[in-house]
Amino acid sequence: MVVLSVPAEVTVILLDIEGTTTPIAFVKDILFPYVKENVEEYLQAHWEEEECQQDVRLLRKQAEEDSHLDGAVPIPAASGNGADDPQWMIQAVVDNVYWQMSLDRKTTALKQLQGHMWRAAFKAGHMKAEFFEDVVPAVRKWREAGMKVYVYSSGSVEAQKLLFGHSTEGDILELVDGHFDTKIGHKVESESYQKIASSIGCSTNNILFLTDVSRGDLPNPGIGRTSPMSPALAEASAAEEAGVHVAVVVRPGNAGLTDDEKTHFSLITSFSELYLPSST
Ligand SMILES: CSCCC(=O)C(=O)COP(=O)(O)O
Ligand SMILES: [Mg+2]
Repeated sequence: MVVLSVPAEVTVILLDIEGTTTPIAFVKDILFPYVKENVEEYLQAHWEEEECQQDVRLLRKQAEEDSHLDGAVPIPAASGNGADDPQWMIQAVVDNVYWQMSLDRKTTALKQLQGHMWRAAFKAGHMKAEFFEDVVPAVRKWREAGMKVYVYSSGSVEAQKLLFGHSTEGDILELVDGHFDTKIGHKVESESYQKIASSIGCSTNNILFLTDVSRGDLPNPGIGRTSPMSPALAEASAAEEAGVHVAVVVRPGNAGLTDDEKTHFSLITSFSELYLPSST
């Protein structure tokens, strides 16, 4: 078995979700289709609720920021006098959500709405989040060895908690010391990792970030800056730029790596391949 020695200065393990703790297939074949299939019905049912209106306001703000992008789908401004036709507005939001999802955008606005939609499905027991089998035993071991374990995903903190709280392994939320999402900054921006370190109260070099690299993804993640790299590779590089240690997790279903990527990044195929000097 390959073993990757964790540097002695590391006290925090920061986990990506999709492609790292959880199969990409679960996200792409279960979570995302649920949103596409139910978004219109969800908006119809919850339109008058404050939470839903907040989601729509955030999506509209994002749509304004996106107006310069090719094929962007606008959400008309609300008149504020209650005279807007809700059906027309709902259709615009549905079209915008479909457009964003077709590009696998990681905007805070889209992720917030998705999280709210998944809540009902998880709480009703209609969905359970899949985790790779090595994840839970390894995280338990790391915590026993004194490591702190945090999650940093583009999925909203609420969605992250739903996944960890309703998993095929049971409720494993207690295994996580804290959660970060794009509200702290996007995953392709190195400042996000500095902010995470400050928020945890450690230095960036005390953190080991485990993430996937999925090259089949879009050339433009649509999240703040255009990157010629895949979104996840940009994540790994942004973390490195901030002084964070990075290991790329190679999982079934993840896209392949180039030779350059294989050479540049430390690779693991299972969390059990991480060797903690302190846990001997
Ligand atoms: C945690 S919610 C479901 C996954 C999701 O929406 C997503 O965008 C995952 O991105 P990640 O940063 O975990 O690769
Ligand atoms: Mg990922």
